Amino acid sequence: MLVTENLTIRFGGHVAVDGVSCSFEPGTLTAIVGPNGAGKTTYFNLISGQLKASSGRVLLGGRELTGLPASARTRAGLGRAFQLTNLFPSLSVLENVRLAVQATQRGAHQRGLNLWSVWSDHRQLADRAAAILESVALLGRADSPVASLPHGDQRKLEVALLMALEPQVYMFDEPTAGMSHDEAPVILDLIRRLKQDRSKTILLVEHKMDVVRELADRIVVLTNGQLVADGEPAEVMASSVVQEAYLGRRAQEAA
Ligand SMILES: Nc1ncnc2c1ncn2[C@@H]1O[C@H](COP(=O)(O)OP(=O)(O)OP(=O)(O)O)[C@@H](O)[C@H]1O
Repeated sequence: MLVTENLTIRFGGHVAVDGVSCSFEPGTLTAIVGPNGAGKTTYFNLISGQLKASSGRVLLGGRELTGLPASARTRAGLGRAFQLTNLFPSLSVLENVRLAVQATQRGAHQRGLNLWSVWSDHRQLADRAAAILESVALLGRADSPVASLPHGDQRKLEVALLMALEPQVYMFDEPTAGMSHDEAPVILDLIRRLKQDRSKTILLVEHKMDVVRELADRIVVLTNGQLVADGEPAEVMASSVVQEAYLGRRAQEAA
């Protein structure tokens, strides 16, 4: 279980995330929605450790993560899509995913320099990386340098790297932003499949209400940094606070 307790951050006088207490359970995809500037991405940054909270706590499986840097939170099981700046741009797509798979394997180096085990480890890692690339429809780009990928393929690669780390919690921030109509379904299908693994916790910041309606088991609404609604999608979408704060405007856009 991922828990935030009274999570708060101030930028000068502005409280961007204001005392948000929320629990996220395995087997549930929670969509975090709200108007522009509501604090959704900042809330994500506080959970994943990209920003340091002014006050409040973040816990995963009872373990306090609040003071830890982002890298330690990743090791603890929090998976957030990589920024492509974290990659090796001149290495191929396959090599980048292979390195991410390798990062999750422990102890291989302790088995000593046995050429057979080095070769077979390398082979297994490459096979696993190729399987992940296939699931995000990127296998055809396996040998391309990352720097040469078009935007949609970069987004798919971000998801592939996330999957390679096999996190406990998947955090997606507008995963299909900037993707074409042809590309977005690949990512949405992948999230749908991740959902079938009931041991995983999935958080999704998403503006597209059709995507939210289809994928979310639960919706949390932020407005002005505060949690203003939380519950089952039908119930939350029907609530007056959401209609006024958010959906009124968006419903017209979606119509
Ligand atoms: N590093 C920062 N310094 C100062 N203000 C910030 C910083 N990061 C975010 N903010 C402010 O915090 C508020 C919340 O921003 P945030 O990006 O989290 O909103 P959001 O809900 O993700 O918006 P959007 O849907 O447009 O992405 C905004 O008013 C933003 O200007």
